[in-house]
Amino acid sequence: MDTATKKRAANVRHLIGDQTIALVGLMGAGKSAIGKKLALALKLPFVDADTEIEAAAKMPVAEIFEAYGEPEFRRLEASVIKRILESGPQVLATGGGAFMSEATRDIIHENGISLWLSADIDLLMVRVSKKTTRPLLKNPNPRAVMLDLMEKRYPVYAKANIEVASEDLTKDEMARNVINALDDHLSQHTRKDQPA
Ligand SMILES: Nc1ncnc2c1ncn2[C@@H]1O[C@H](COP(=O)(O)OP(=O)(O)OP(=O)(O)O)[C@@H](O)[C@H]1O
Ligand SMILES: O=C(O)C1=C[C@@H](O)[C@@H](O)[C@H](O)C1
Ligand SMILES: [Mg+2]
Repeated sequence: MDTATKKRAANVRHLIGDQTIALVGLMGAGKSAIGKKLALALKLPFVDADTEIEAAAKMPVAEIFEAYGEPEFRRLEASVIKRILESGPQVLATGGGAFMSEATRDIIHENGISLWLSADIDLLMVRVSKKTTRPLLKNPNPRAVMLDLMEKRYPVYAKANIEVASEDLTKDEMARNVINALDDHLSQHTRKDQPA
């Protein structure tokens, strides 16, 4: 990390206080990959909601979908995220569908800030093609599924406090852009008379 980014990361760490930075976005947007790098740069714990859900259910996400169906997965997801948000400061990679719940959005914004990693369809499809375990994409036409999700979800993801567009950048470049965006946002929105 260059010196300027290190300084901005230290500033973000100071301004974030005990809040959670929640990454939102579609499958393949980089919530887990960039989230880990961000946490490392900010010297904060990294928590992945999907991993926590798997630990709570003692089975992989795909099996929860198969055994209990998506509505039950969503209930579990909401309760796990609620529990995670009790223990900031941290970087949280939410699951791709979590931010669609109004209750989850509210609880994220009561306990921290949300950052949307937006991306275009071609980039997402390249990224998700590396893994075949995502239950929603076990479909003869995963691109059509992804386009449908983009249409439904992008207006909701747009409610996030910050958007960072994933162009075809390396993970380190993306992490740097995320740190800069967080620093810009927090510098503008944190009251100067309030201890951060
Ligand atoms: N900027 C990047 N450059 C190159 N590869 C990337 C980048 N961001 C993410 N990736 C890769 O793309 C794949 C998907 O990323 P990741 O698993 O972080 O997505 P996600 O948003 O967590 O998706 P999901 O909602 O399915 O968990 C991973 O293999 C990851 O290493
Ligand atoms: O976009 C979604 O709805 C999902 C994304 C993943 O993170 C997992 O939470 C699960 O595969 C569902
Ligand atoms: Mg992930």
